[in-house]
Amino acid sequence: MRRSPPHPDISSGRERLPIPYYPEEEENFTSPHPPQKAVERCLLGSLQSYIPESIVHETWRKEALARLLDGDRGAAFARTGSSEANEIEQWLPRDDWSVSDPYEGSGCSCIAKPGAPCCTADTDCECVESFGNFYSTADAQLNGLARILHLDALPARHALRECTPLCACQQASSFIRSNSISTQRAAGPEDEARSFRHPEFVDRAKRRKLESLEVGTESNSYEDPQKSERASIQCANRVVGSGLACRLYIRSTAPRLGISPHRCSKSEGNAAISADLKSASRGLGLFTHDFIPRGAFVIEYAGEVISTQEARKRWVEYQKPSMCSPGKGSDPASSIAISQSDFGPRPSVSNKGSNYILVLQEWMNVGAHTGHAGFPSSPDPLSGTQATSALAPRAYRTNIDPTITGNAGRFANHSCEPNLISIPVRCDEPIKLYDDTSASSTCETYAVAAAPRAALFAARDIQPDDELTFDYSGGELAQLDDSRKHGEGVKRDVGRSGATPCLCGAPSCRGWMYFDPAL
Ligand SMILES: C[S@@+](CC[C@H](N)C(=O)[O-])C[C@H]1O[C@@H](n2cnc3c(N)ncnc32)[C@H](O)[C@@H]1O
Repeated sequence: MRRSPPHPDISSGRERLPIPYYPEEEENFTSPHPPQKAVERCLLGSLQSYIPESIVHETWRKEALARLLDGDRGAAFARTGSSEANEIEQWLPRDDWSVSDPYEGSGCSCIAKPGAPCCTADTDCECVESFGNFYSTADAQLNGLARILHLDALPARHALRECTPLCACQQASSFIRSNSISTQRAAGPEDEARSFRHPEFVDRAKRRKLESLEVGTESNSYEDPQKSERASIQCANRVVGSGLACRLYIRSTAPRLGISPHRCSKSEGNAAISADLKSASRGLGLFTHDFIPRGAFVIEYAGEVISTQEARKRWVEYQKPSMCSPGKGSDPASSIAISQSDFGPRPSVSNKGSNYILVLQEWMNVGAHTGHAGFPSSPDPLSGTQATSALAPRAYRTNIDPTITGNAGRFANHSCEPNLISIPVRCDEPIKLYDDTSASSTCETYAVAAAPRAALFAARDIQPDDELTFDYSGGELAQLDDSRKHGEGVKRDVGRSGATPCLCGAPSCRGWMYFDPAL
C-alpha cells in the first residue's frame, strides 16, 4: 500500500535521526525540495515530523526532542551504553590487512572540466586528482533533481570530497584540497603518531562527536562555520550533502502470507510461521519509487561514528535477546523493538539476526602519485602494535552504527550483485595537510582527516520498485578466494559461531554474509 509521502527527506545524513520505529505497511521517504533547497530546510522540523507518533514510544520521543532542543544537544540521547560510546576513534589502521588494493589504478585518467562527462581509463582520474572532487550533472529524467556522479571518473575505493576549486567553500578555506588519501604526500612512520595525535586532530574528533549529535547543523568546518555553510549551499556540485533526489520506501522482503511479520505478538504466537518467514526474509528492505540513473547519489548510510572497541561492545549487546513491547512492531528477521534501557525506552535489536554496523574501508593507494609512501602508518590503538609498514597496502576503517541513530539507509540489504555502491565521501571535511619543516622532521607534510561518510550511489540504472542493495563487504569478499570466503571474517556473523547465509538470491551469490573480522 502506498501512502502519500508523509515525511521530508531524511536521507542526506546530515540528520542524525533516531529510528526507533517500525513501519506498519511501508514507509515513504522523499524530498519535497530540489536538492539545493534541501540544505536550507529546518532539519529539526524534519525530525519532529519524521518520528511517527503511532509507533514511537511517546515518552521516548518527547525526551529525545527535549534533549535535542536543549543546549546539550542530545549528548545523553545519543549515549547508548557505556560512556565510551562517545569516544570516537576513526581511521583506525588495521594490522590484519595484507591484501593488496584490488582497485588500485582502476580510475579514470581523463582531463575533464567540472560538469563534463568523464571517460574510463586505467589510471587514476586526472580530473579528480586535479579538481579534488567528483563532479556531477543534473539528470533530466528526474527533472534535474538527481545529481549524477560519473562513476567512470571515480578512482574506486578512494575517499572523495564534495566540492571543486571553483567552489566558494574552497576559496574561503585554507584547507588544502584533496580527494583521496592516496594523493597525499606522506610522513615517515616516525611522524605518524604525531599526525594522529595532533591536537587539531583530537579537537576535530571531539568536534565530530558533537556534530554527530547535532541536528540542523550544516557546517562541519572548524575554521569558519558560517562561511563554510554559505559556501556549501552555493556549491553546485554537491550531491551527498544535498539530500535525497528520489523517493524511497521501505517494506518487508518477506513473502506476504496474510500475516504481518511486523507484529511482534503474532510472530511470537506463530513460531513455525515466524521461522518460515525468517528463513525466507531478509527483514525490511529499501526500495525506490523512481527510476534512478546509474551514478546518481541515492542515500547516505548514516549513523554514529564509533570506535572499533565500541563497535565490538555494541555487537555483543545487540546479539542479546530483548523484550518485544506489546503493541510495538517487531520483525522476525530484523527485530527492531522498543525496549527499556537505562536511558528509558529506546530501540534495540532483539535477536541475533541483524547487524547494522557498517565498516567503511578506505584503501591507501601507495605512492600512486607522489612516489611517497602514502598515508603514514600508526600504532594500532587496539593492539598497541605497530601496524604494517608505511610501504604496505593499507585499509583504514570507519565504523558506522545506525542502530540507534541513523537514517533510512540502514534498511538497505546486502546483495552479492548489488545495484548500489558505497563510496567514502567527505562533505566539508577535507583532509588537511600540515607542513612540518622542523629540523627533527624527516618529512615535509603530514595529514589529518575526519571520518568519511558512507555514500550510496547507483551502480547501474535502477527501475522503480527495485530493491536497493549494496555489497556489505565493499566488494572485498568478491576478491577473496574460496578458503578466505568461508574463513574467520565470514563465520563470525552469527553469534561468532557460524556464518549467516546470504539470501540475496543473486546468481553469483557467495552464500554467506560478510562480517568484519575486527568484530
Ligand atoms: C543493515 S540491516 C538491513 C535492514 C534489515 N533487513 C532490517 O530489517 O532492518 C542488515 C541486516 O539485514 C539482514 N540482511 C541484509 N541482507 C541480507 C541478505 N542478503 N541475506 C540475509 N539477510 C540479510 C541481516 O539480518 C543483516 O544483519
